[in-house]
Amino acid sequence: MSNKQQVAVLGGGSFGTAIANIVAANGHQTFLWMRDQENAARCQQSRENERYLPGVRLTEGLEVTADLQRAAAATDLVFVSIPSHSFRSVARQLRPYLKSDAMVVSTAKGIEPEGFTLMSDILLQELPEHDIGVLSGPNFAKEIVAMQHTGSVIASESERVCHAVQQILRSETFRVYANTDRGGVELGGALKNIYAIICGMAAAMGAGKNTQAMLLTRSLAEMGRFAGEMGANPMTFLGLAGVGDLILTCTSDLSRNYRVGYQLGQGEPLDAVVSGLGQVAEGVNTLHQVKQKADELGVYMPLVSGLYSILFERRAVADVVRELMLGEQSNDVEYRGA
Ligand SMILES: NC(=O)C1=CN([C@@H]2O[C@H](COP(=O)(O)OP(=O)(O)OC[C@H]3O[C@@H](n4cnc5c(N)ncnc54)[C@H](O)[C@@H]3O)[C@@H](O)[C@H]2O)C=CC1
Ligand SMILES: O=C(CO)COP(=O)(O)O
Repeated sequence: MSNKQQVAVLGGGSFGTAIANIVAANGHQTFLWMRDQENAARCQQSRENERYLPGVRLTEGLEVTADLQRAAAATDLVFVSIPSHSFRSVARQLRPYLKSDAMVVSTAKGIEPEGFTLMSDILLQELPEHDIGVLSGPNFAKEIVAMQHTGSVIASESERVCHAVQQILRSETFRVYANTDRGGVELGGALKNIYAIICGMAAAMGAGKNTQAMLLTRSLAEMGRFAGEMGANPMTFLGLAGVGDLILTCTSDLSRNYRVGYQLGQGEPLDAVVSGLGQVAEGVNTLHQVKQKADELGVYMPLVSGLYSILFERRAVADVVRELMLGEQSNDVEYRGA
């Protein structure tokens, strides 16, 4: 691989813009694709993505375009930063334009309802000739562009993809670790959104640090148990894409999922909270999908079931909490290792 690559980032939201800015700052020829022509032209001209990352200057040389063919045609690596609800349709649009050896990496943290499909599995289905991967970790877009020191994970069975992503994104403030457990890394990023909603809700209701520590730890146990059933390596959950991202999103109001939970904890109705957000909070849909899958597989997920019954079965929070606290006594550590 030569030093300078051509890279496209699909999705002009906060995360796509942050990733494109890093890549362009590293001197790679970089395109940021957004679907709306007018928005693309405005961002390209003003050098700012005013809606999603106001006040952040787009790196010199980063080209914002609504022309997918222009963005993708000669590209070595494509990052797909599209929310899960539209991920497949964009992967499909991309297919005719890719050169044969192009690599494609998902940065989305959600699950497609049909068939409980992970984003990287959508890439495998829609772009079967290409090497693919997943980028996930404790990575608030706003902190990346503020040059906070940040760690992330590239997960792929392909060494070529891991190496390329590490080289293309590495900088003094962004460090990328590799993992071959694609499914585990991807489940970590998707599942933690559910627990961020729970932690936000608990914070709004006055939970102290004891409660927060218990929630975080039991969330980790629950997500590891579920992912283990799905074939992931439980050790992945001790890494940045597991416990790292869980801590980040469950303790900060920079997380949209945490903010959704916080507003719910203040008594606001779910529909109003979600529509007022103006950005994607993947956790609400992921909750539906994980609850259904856990029931199907017979995986014990009391926190998921509790949140589900509060949000979608109108159960009172106090009743659910009492039931969780007084439920059958169980063991602390249950990891069986890799
Ligand atoms: N914002 C963050 O800090 C992080 C976000 N992520 C994940 O990245 C994914 C994207 O998130 P954000 O950029 O934050 O979302 P966002 O809500 O900031 O932006 C979403 C972008 O996707 C575009 N989009 C939606 N449907 C589209 C379609 N059919 N065709 C083309 N573009 C479409 C929207 O126009 C918008 O520009 C999510 O899965 C999220 O969980 C991952 C790590 C960090
Ligand atoms: O995934 C994220 C940080 O790693 C962003 O979380 P939210 O989608 O909850 O804002």
